[in-house]
Amino acid sequence: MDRRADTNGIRTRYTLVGKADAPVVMLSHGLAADLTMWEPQWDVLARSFSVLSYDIRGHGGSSGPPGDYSLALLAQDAVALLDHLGIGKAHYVGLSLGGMIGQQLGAWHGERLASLTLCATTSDAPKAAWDARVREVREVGVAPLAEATVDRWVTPAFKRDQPELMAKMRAMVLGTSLDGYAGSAAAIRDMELAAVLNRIAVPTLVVAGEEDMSTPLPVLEQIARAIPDAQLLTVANAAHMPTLERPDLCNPALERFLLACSRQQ
Ligand SMILES: O=C(O)CC1=CCC(=O)O1
Repeated sequence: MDRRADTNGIRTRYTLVGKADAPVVMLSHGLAADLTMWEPQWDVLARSFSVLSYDIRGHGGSSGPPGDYSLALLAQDAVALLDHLGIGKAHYVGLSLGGMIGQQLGAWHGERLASLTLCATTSDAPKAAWDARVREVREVGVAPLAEATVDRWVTPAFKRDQPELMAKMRAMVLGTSLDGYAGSAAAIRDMELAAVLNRIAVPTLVVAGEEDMSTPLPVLEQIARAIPDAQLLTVANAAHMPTLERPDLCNPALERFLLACSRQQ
């Protein structure tokens, strides 16, 4: 069931499934996606955790004002939602933009994290390319970018074999507001995360799609090397959305990691 919270100057859509009073897993999606991209994880994680999924500002059902966002602001949104729900610490799982927010949280709000999972993400973006993306979206809107966006998310084989899921993905992109897309792309453009990865002191799992062209495997390997004691999971036959494309490989590893971290708490 969709819920809403008024926090940090926006209205955030979120869902909670799973075991009340169990450790919380917070799921944060990628650019132009929404909380429903985590559907393939919900049942598995709900067996042992309270699963909090939310829409980043300007995405899905969350409001988002015009203007450039920053990763600091998007991390504040996540912390404000935890505060609103009375959650002291969460296992945070973020993909792509959600993983950038996760790195920001790990470096600056580590006391709120029980663990950190960073999927298909980066700590350093080519500024000119992302500046061009910000301008393009503000000029033409989100819809003309939709097909190229979903093409980056999955492998060609998945696109061919899963027409219904592809339709859902296109709908997620089209559900992203122009302000949410452009504001978040500006946050990606302006990110400065590489230098702060060594501040992350919570147990960390890094997940890479072997065929990801947006955030390729060497980028994730570098993140895993820079974060003390981080583990790396490489997912075969997956592009930029390994959790959606290969839940059969991601879910057992994610569940194992989160349960082990919970036992250490
Ligand atoms: O749209 C893309 O290029 C893929 C992507 C990069 C960061 C993110 O959140 O999505």
